[in-house]
Amino acid sequence: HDEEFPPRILDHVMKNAIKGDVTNVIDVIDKYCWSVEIAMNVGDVKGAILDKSFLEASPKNVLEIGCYCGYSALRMSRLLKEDAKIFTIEASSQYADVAQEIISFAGMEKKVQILRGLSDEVLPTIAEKCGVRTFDFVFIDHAKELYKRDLIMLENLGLIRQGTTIMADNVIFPGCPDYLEYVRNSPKFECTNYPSKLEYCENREDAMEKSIYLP
Ligand SMILES: O=C(NCCO)c1cc(-c2ccc(F)cc2)cc(O)c1O
Ligand SMILES: [Mg+2]
Repeated sequence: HDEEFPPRILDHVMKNAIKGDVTNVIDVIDKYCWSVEIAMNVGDVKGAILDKSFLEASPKNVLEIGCYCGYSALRMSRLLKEDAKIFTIEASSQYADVAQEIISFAGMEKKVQILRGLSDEVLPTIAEKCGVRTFDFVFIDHAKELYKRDLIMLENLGLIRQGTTIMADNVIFPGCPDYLEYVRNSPKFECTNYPSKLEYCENREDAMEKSIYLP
């Protein structure tokens, strides 16, 4: 991926979006990615699917694995209820730096906390560090080969509870076949697939997978 995208999108947002207006920041990012250069944000089309599941869950404690430039954290933050919070794990310090700037520019720094590090290093201590027992909503959008490992980790650490909603991006492209096989064959998850398109593309298939945890 183009390592120079994050600083360019940050610069574009600072120059073209309205400070403190989270909806405008989201729109400015989407317009840039449709017109100037594609980036690996969940995007507006799959973002609307995320929004709908997020509102249905109406979560208090939200976990995101894979923050990138903060786009999906912003989408969820604008739908958060009073005293709800988003914790988002990001392994790349370059991405985390840009995400922090964009989230702060949008005025959401109190609702979104970026946890820097590898997911398997952050997850074991996240409950005590963040004062959370279990998460009500989880959005998985990081390295596709780590989705299954990290879901199993969430289960083993008791970080998800009866009814937790887990949304996974890119289950078609780039794809996470072992994750899909795991959740769809497990009696502990009720799965729903949402066919869509790869972000900012009209002719490449992708999908989101919703899995409700029912241990
Ligand atoms: O790697 C991804 N995320 C983790 C790092 O932030 C990612 C990649 C792609 C993608 C890949 C290759 C291509 F050709 C087009 C898109 C898309 C996504 O939605 C993603 O989340
Ligand atoms: Mg993605």
